[in-house]
Amino acid sequence: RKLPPGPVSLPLIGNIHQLVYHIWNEKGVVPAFDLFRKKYGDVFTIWLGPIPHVSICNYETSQEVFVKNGNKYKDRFLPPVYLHVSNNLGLFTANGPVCAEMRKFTLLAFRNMGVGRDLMEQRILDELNTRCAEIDADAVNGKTIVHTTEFFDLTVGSVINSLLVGKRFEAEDKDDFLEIKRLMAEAADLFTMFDLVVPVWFLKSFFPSRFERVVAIFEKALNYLSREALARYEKLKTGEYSVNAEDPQDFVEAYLAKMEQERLRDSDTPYTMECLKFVIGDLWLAGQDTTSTTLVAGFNHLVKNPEIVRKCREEILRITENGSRPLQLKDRAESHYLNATIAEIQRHASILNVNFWRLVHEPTTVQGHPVDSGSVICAQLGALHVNDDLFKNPDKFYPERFIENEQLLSQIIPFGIGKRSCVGENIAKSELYLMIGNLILRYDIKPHGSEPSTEDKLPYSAGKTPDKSVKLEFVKL
Ligand code: HEM
Repeated sequence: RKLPPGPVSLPLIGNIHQLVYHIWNEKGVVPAFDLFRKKYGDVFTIWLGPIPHVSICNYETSQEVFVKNGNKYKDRFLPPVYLHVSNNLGLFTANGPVCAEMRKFTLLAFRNMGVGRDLMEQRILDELNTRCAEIDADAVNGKTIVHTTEFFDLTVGSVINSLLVGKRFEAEDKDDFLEIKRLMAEAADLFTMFDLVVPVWFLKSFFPSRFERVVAIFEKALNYLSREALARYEKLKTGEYSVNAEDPQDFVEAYLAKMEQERLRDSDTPYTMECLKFVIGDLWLAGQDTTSTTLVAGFNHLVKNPEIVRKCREEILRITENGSRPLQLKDRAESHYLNATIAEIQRHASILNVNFWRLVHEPTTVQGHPVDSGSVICAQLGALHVNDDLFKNPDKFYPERFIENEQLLSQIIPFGIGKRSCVGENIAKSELYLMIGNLILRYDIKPHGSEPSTEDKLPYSAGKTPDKSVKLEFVKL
């Protein structure tokens, strides 16, 4: 078949043997993809067994394929067992018209709830203020030792929970939060590459107890995450609770209001409680760990680069009139150095070593190369963010690259690109900006003990993991 270039493949196994060898030899998935890119160009093909997998490692081609021709690539390759559990409902783990409707609704509901504007800003700042008050209360001789992963996990978890179900995690709710994290970790641990591709009938026939465990843990996590919404729905039915369609206070209220409207209009509505359960699950799972991991990775870099922090603080102090007010989203237009620093954090943190594949349903052309239906394709975000044609000396943490060439800011795509890009992009960007900027403004932050590592702790896996064991010393300025 004519496809973008790539290593010569063998029958049945394709390029799996070369892929495994290069991942081992280069010490990670991203360096292996980067090696293929250097050898075959920004668009290359790897055969994973009988399925050709096209990786795109530059921004221009990703834009051409996933934005200009985006309608052709809107279906995500979904592990069969995911589809079995989700029944094609929800946002992340679904394809087709119901998923498209949920995506449209979610983006609109977020916009109506002030995402990217002052309302969302206030939710984030309120949460940050509460957490900072805890840090200050724990200070001994002006210094508090903070376990960054625990701090950001809970802060980000609280923001997302309050947006979804109107409830932040108070100190007494920590167990509740930890239970959610535990269920998520249990599901992730149990789920392997094997479950990613194996058909459901095969799992059921040959590994029935494993299959039941995978399904049970997903269902348990979803039921736990959506219990608040289900309880509210029961109260809605008995009249104990009513929704305000004009000014919903959280996502569940917006959804229940839409559900009521739709039910009067259309008996075959996609707005059901079953679907809500998956939408909430997807928003929580896709939104909490990603943002928290980016913040942890970011502070691991920042504490190793005090000069960069000094420059950020100088800029923030100037913008906020010597810290007389918190840094706000409206300041983004002026905070060029902080923006560049956050872009560099996201380029390094680039949370996916292997991006989610999209299905190619009809024959198409990518950079002049024909690609047949039946292939899978993606913007390979990890490799794209270390492409040294664009990002010179890519291993270096160097925010100045985005000041020297402002166009680079639009060439990093940590939230993906096109019809299935991240729906939480604006929320995450607001959280990163407000949390990083205001923490730098309020505290002098140093490593507690040795400096953190900025290496990927799991370079052989699909997701990037920063050093999550780090403790930092926060000294109030
Ligand atoms: C720094 C934080 C975040 C990063 C780096 C990130 C990154 C991503 C990426 C790379 C994708 C896949 C895009 C693709 O397949 O092309 C994605 C999808 C998604 N993200 Fe995020 N995300 C972040 C935060 C969030 C937040 C805060 C939420 C929710 C509140 C969220 C919800 C989702 C959902 C629901 C999808 C699936 C969209 C769809 O399939 O249509 N993400 N995200």
